[in-house]
Amino acid sequence: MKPLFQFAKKLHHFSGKIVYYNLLGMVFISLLEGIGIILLIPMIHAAGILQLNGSGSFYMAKFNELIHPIPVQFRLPIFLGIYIILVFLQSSVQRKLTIRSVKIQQEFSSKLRRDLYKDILDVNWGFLLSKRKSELVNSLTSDIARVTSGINLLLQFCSAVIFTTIQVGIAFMLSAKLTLLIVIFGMLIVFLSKRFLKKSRSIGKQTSEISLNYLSGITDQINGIKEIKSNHLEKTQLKWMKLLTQQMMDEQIEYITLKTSSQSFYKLSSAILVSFFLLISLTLFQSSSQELMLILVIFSRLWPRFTIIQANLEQIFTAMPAFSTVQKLQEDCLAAKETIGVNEGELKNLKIVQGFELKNIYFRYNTQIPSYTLEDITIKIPVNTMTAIIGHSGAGKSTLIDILMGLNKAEKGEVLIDQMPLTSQNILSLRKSLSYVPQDPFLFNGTIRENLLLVSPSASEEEIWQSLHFAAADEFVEDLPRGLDTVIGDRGMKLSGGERQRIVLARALLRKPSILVLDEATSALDSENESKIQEAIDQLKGSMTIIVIAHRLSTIKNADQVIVLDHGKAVQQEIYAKFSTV
Ligand SMILES: Nc1ncnc2c1ncn2[C@@H]1O[C@H](COP(=O)(O)OP(=O)(O)OP(=O)(O)O)[C@@H](O)[C@H]1O
Repeated sequence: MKPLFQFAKKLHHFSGKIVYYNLLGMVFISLLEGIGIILLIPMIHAAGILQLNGSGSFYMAKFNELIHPIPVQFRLPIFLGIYIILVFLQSSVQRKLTIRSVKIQQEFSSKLRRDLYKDILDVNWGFLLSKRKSELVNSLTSDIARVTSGINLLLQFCSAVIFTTIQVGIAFMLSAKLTLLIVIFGMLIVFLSKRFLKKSRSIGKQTSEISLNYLSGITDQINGIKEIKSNHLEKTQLKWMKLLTQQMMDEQIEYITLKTSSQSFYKLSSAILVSFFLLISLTLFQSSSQELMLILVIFSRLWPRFTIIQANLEQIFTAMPAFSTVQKLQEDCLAAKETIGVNEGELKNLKIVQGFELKNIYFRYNTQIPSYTLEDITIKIPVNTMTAIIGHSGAGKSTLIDILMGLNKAEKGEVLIDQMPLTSQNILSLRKSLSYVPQDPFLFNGTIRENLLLVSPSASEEEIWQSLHFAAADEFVEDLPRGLDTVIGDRGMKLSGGERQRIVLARALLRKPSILVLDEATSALDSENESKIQEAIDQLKGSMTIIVIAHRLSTIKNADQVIVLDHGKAVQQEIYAKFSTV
């Protein structure tokens, strides 16, 4: 229950008084409905169906006294008129409340999504490496949707409880004995239905697990669909899908079985309750017919609310694991926050005068394993020079770059920029001045222009073409039928590997960085385009600090220094002049 209360608290902070105004509105509607029900008796009396004799409770007697002066022939039209006004008032207030409540829910759910996404964006890289991507996607999609619907259910639950309490109050004024009897029955039913709530929660847990497995599995499969098709693995993959869909089906059936069982339980218990109630009130309490009728009317309207309350509770319990997951993720994200107290608005680009220095760096991904991925690395990268990092696959090149960018945190040793340590205070300024092109660059399903403007939204048309030219991408973009406005598909699938690399390079340059980091950014290029990019990089030399992970000799030969990594150790660091044998 704790995560649910935490979110209710958040709702309270976010919406403030409006939620309470809405609940007050519910009280008002319930009162109007109560008055409408009380009016039923004189209406029935005025229609000649029932005789009012003043017996029953004190309130019934008072009411009879009140309507006595009204001439009999006017009573029915007056009561019908009041009834219509009440219904009109009630429905118009209800309409307003519903709209307002949807607004609160929508705003709150948008805020929850934004907050969770921001929390995830703000965490350190180590935390992100330790999480499955599908776990985060699942929390941002399925779990957060369940939390939002849980909050809606909670509000509905509160409304139903208020409505029910007021109606029970009115019934109590009309007949304390009969109402008490019904409330005792009601409480008994709630107590007996506890097991349904417990089961709902365990089904909710299953839902979370299945949805996570489905999402992670299907993401992997769709990403690897080319391999699946070309290696004819469809059968094996379908087997996986069959197994999972079977689990989904079983879980849904289990949920519906539970829901229908609790509904049947309710129907049966309400039938028993009404029968007992009639029997006891007629034989034991000798209630008046009008009193009995009023109470029956109230409870026949109330009973569906009881069912709503029970169904709401079951659904809230089903959503509870999602509340716990999101709450836990938010707490973990906060604990793993990368920078604390940095004001985004005050962030300035980092002006590097001397350069980077890595001093006795030790790093490993898993501290349980004795060997280090990077061991005792000490290197210098002077400002506005070009450094090439080479080494066999798995030597630790990308890891080293991640340390430089402050993504990976060294276990021992330090990263210095102009002799100052890289801390959580200057890390964002560094990244603001840096353009990084990874091995597997990020392109989204939009136009080339949109993908370029992602890093520099205010770039002019001229700047865009300039950076495309630098990245040797201008010619192929010009040749596309829709030019810059060509949609490139998921992850740029409609472009060739080399075209994708050139677009991403153009994007990196559009940002006008003072540090350019290229992680095998030209590996997919043919020699013609590669040499064009080399020329461009040569032109950039001296105006920015360039760090490249390279395999090709052509890249290395233009570097001012080369760092050779071997099994996590920097075995060589030489200025190219001395490095002529590579
Ligand atoms: N997230 C991770 N968790 C655990 N180990 C990792 C992780 N990322 C990399 N490694 C391991 O660290 C070592 C260095 O990896 P890294 O990616 O830095 O190598 P690399 O030199 O860039 O290789 P490549 O040229 O193949 O890209 C490898 O043994 C790799 O298996």
